[in-house]
Amino acid sequence: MYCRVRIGKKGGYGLERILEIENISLQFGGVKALDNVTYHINKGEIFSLIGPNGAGKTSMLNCISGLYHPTSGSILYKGKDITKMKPYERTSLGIARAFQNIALFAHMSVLDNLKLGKHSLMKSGVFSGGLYIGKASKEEIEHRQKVEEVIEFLELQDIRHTPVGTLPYGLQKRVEVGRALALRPELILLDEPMAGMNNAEKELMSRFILDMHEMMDTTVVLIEHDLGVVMSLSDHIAVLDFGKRIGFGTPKEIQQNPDVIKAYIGEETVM
Ligand SMILES: Nc1ncnc2c1ncn2[C@@H]1O[C@H](COP(=O)(O)OP(=O)(O)OP(=O)(O)O)[C@@H](O)[C@H]1O
Repeated sequence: MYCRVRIGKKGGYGLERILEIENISLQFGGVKALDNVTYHINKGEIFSLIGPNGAGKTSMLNCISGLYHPTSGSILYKGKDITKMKPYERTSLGIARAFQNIALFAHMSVLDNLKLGKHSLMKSGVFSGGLYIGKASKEEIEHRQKVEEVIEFLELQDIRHTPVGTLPYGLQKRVEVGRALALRPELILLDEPMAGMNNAEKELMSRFILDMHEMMDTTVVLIEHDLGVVMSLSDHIAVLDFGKRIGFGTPKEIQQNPDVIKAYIGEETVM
């Protein structure tokens, strides 16, 4: 089974904050999807967002990636206020996201899907990008290199030319994670990357998550319903319930938190 390893981590691990969520609220008509939520994520850690269905987890990820703008509160990324930034601006700062509902082009190959992920980030603009000249060409070559590294890292070599839509669901999820990872983000947001997977597939994805964090130094934010996976992978966890933060701490602290235990009573789950 997967387990936490900390071999070769640089000194100072966990001291620097990469993301600060300050009093975030998000309202949809009468629904408070997020209600004054505050927590922070340290650079280099695996951080999980958990909570019952409808608790506000995906809404929170949408606020971090810029798809939603919070009604109030602020989000700081490496000390910079990104609350009002557009999604592509956040991507260019080093934040990438893999979606819960796979956001790939089904008829295109694994390779082409991974290559496309970068286009939101190309610094050189549409025209030079289209002509493949100068800076665009250099960026294209560099990104191709990163795509190849991701194909090797996520063990996608055998299916690189396969249309994504013909792949089993577990592999499609892996390609979706790869699309985000090919951007070489400092902060990767993974929305239920193991949903619908069997135990063997979950174990493999857990290893990839540990490796992307250990080998690529990526800070990982994970939404996951399997609490066994969450407890074994995470450095810190924030727990949401009805949009409110009801817990924030280490896996051990979360397991002992009476509010968290109460929120999960009635769910078929053992913490
Ligand atoms: N675009 C939207 N418009 C209206 N209501 C929304 C929207 N997005 C989310 N909500 C509402 O906000 C609340 C939180 O939803 P959210 O999807 O963030 O929860 P979640 O914790 O990710 O749930 P799940 O585990 O089921 O994916 C829910 O009541 C949901 O119906």
